[in-house]
Amino acid sequence: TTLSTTFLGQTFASPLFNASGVRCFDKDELNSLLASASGSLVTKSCTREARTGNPEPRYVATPLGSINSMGLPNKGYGYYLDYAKAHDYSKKPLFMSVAGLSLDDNIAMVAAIRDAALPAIVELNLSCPNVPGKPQIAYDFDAMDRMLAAVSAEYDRPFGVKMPPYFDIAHFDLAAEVLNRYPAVAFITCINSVGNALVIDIEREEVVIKPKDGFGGLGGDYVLPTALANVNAFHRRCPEKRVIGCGGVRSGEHIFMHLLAGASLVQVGTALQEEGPGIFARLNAELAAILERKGYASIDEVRGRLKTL
Ligand SMILES: O=C(O)c1[nH]c(=O)[nH]c(=O)c1I
Repeated sequence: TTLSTTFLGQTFASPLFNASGVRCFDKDELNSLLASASGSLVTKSCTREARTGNPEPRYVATPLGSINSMGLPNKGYGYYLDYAKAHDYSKKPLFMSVAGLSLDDNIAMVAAIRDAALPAIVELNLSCPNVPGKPQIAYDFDAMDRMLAAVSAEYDRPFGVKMPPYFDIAHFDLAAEVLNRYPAVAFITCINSVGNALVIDIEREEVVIKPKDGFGGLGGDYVLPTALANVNAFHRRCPEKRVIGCGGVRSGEHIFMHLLAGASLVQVGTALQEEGPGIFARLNAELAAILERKGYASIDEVRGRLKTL
């Protein structure tokens, strides 16, 4: 059996890589992902200028996952573009996550990435839930439409979008209708954290993160079924596009679920944060064992095979 697959014309030895934001803030973290058994790596969502982000504590792990309100801390897009320029693409593909604070910022950043003419793949983050005062774009369908019209006009290459979870069939329909207007949107990464959850410590009778009165994005076991639903909803509605699964992955079985639901590649967030880059060797082995046991020769054969009753 093989874990290798091709995606946007590039070869991935494994379908697994980090979720943007997790262990990808600077070149040391990115190089530890490069040295891992991941099939790829994605940079921390970047803005035009560097940001320190929200006050700490801003990430906390819980028995069932994690809560975060990082506030988009990053080195600024120039730093990640320099990393992308220096990257050896024969080792593994690289994604750049872009999360401008305005449409103009996204245009400026993707223009610079375009001009660098690199094999790097852009993942446009439409779903950051933690910048105070900035409602996330993907919950405003008109704003998302305007953003995609502007970015696809400027960035003359295939790119992807990082989407938040939706919870209503009508919203799956509306979001897919917008995305399907843009053939340049070649992939959809589902899901970002489940926004604005609240974790409470009863001993202290307190919230656990400082920003936003303790409200933050949820990851981990809590979100797996919602992630699978979003992967499958967009897989069904956007047959011309690929889907990258993200959310709740901690084992080979979870990856297999995402593949059945329609994912082409699979990102790991909370579990990577907690276990470290060594997780990719474990997950590759667990996934390969499942494929062997079930008689699949490649992960491509699994994609979208989920049966309904
Ligand atoms: O708070 C963050 O930095 C953050 N946190 C998330 O959970 N998702 C995001 O897209 C972002 I940009």
